[in-house]
Amino acid sequence: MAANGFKSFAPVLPGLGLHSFHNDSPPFAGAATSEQGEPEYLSLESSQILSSPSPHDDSQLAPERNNYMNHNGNNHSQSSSTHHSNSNSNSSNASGSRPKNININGPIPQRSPNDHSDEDLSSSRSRRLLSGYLFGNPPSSSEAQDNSPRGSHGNGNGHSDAQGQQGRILIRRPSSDSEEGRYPLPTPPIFERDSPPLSEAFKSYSSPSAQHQSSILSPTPPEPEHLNGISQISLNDDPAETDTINANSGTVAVTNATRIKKPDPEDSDSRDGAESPTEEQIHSHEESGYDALNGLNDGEADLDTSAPQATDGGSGAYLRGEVDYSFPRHRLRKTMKDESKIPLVIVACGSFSPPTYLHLRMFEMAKDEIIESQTYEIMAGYYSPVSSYYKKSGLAPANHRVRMCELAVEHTSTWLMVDPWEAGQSEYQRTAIVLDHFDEMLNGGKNGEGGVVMGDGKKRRYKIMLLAGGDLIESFGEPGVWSEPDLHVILGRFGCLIVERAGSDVWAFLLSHDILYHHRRNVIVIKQLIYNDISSTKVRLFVRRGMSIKYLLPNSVIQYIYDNKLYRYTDVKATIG
Ligand SMILES: Nc1ncnc2c1ncn2[C@@H]1O[C@H](COP(=O)(O)OP(=O)(O)OP(=O)(O)O)[C@@H](O)[C@H]1O
Ligand SMILES: O=C(O)c1ccc[n+]([C@@H]2O[C@H](COP(=O)([O-])O)[C@@H](O)[C@H]2O)c1
Repeated sequence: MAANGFKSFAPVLPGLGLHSFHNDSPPFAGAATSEQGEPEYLSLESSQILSSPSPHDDSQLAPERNNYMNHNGNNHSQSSSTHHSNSNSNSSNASGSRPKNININGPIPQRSPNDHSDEDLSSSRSRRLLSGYLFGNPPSSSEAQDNSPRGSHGNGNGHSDAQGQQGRILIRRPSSDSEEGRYPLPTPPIFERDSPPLSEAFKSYSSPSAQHQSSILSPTPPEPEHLNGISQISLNDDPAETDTINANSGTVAVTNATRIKKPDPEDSDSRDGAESPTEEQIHSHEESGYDALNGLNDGEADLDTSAPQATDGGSGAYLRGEVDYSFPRHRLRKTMKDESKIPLVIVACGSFSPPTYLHLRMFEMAKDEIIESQTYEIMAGYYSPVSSYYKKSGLAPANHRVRMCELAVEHTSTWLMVDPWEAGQSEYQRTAIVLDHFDEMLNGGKNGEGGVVMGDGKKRRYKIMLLAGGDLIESFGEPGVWSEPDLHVILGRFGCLIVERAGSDVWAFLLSHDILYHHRRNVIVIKQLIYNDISSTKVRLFVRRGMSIKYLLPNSVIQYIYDNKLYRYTDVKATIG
């Protein structure tokens, strides 16, 4: 990150004399054909890993990045006996009231050449995609089919087995029944009630029920002068049905006019008890002098009433330490439409300070790519906002970023959710740890889903892939930022969907980076057919300058920024929230 707060991109190893490949003719065209064969494994011996000095010793971190992370000593440094150990994250719960779910022990077993984990090569899977290349080599259906909680490689303990999944992070599973209730389902309220008025209005349309939908179509048409938009048929963005315009579903986006309708005590139209914003509320916003952020009188069409809403927990309460963590599942698909495919969950880690339309588009671009590949079936997508301990300039407190992400997806998507776990941890969690948390929640036995239920009653593991922009991927090459073993976990055991970003040359970087290249078949590069370079940094700057940020992010998020006076004054360092 440059001193001015704008991203600086990692150089693409100019020393190697690599030239930039045009995106239409990437260097790996045909790389996954059967002729290609298996790439040699990198000589990443466990012993080497264990004994080599940690690339994440604080002393070795690049100063800027070092600044980002509050390492608490052990966070990045691997101890001599436990490579992925994060003893603080496991045992240092003393300071935090929230439960620590993760306990990472033991060395990373060396990968055996016979290991058939996700990054293994399949000669037939490669295909040129419309907007990118799939390097990925998913496991065959039979490999993917799996009854054990952690797959056939599991040893029953939730730990990696003798076949040695390289870099597997070990999570301590609850070992006794007494731990079973670790994630009790809290009772509603759905979300914290200190939401901004606009989102209160959204809540009134939050029920996915048909009855509810009919309540949206108010029998009394709004007065004409309030109409600045027309009802429109929304698309059903269920990833499984993306090619179907759901014109028959009766799903209708609500106009602004309906949204700001005055509450009518006579109104029999009961909307789950939620209230529309009063005129007083509207005026108080108009009068508070921050017009550039005031989206109240603008159209808000992002009300997908078919989107399932969370009913089993509240991230706000969790982040305040009031309730136990519960993994959001309300949009997670539990069964597959096409069982010949691999069930895929996409996870985006990042600051999201604030989340923008680009962050939403990233998932849609990924969805198109996945559908085109015909290999995976998307089961859900998750945002995992980083915690406040990631010391990055401009980072709003974690509770705000989580809530903004929730607002961004609540009524704009039917398949995206926000997992507050990472944000709620009492110290910084590396991305590999975060992905392992998702693995535990989705594929783990006791508190997790245990995989996807197939037609024959058997379970299949969810494949989890990290969704990231080209700039984030290029940071893999910045010395001291990521640990190499972590990269093997992220790219090998999980996988990456990389969205091109203007200013970063993903293709050249893929070629230049040893570990990325090694796992290239578990990496999917997504070409941005319509370039979108909305940056959170610039959004924050616009807010500070009192400039409009409308159409850069959802109105609900704009409203939240406005109501909570975020980003107005200075790019302050994160405060723990
Ligand atoms: N314009 C973009 N194109 C592609 N990917 C992007 C773009 N903006 C952000 N991303 C990706 O979104 C994820 C979350 O990023 P982050 O929240 O840091 O957004 P950002 O806009 O880069 O933020 P900031 O400006 O605060 O650094 C990262 O993987 C990042 O690479
Ligand atoms: O795991 C790591 O070692 C690691 C190193 C650098 C960055 N990350 C993650 O990358 C994400 C975005 O980082 P940034 O700096 O681009 O905002 C955020 O989720 C970080 O936790 C993760």
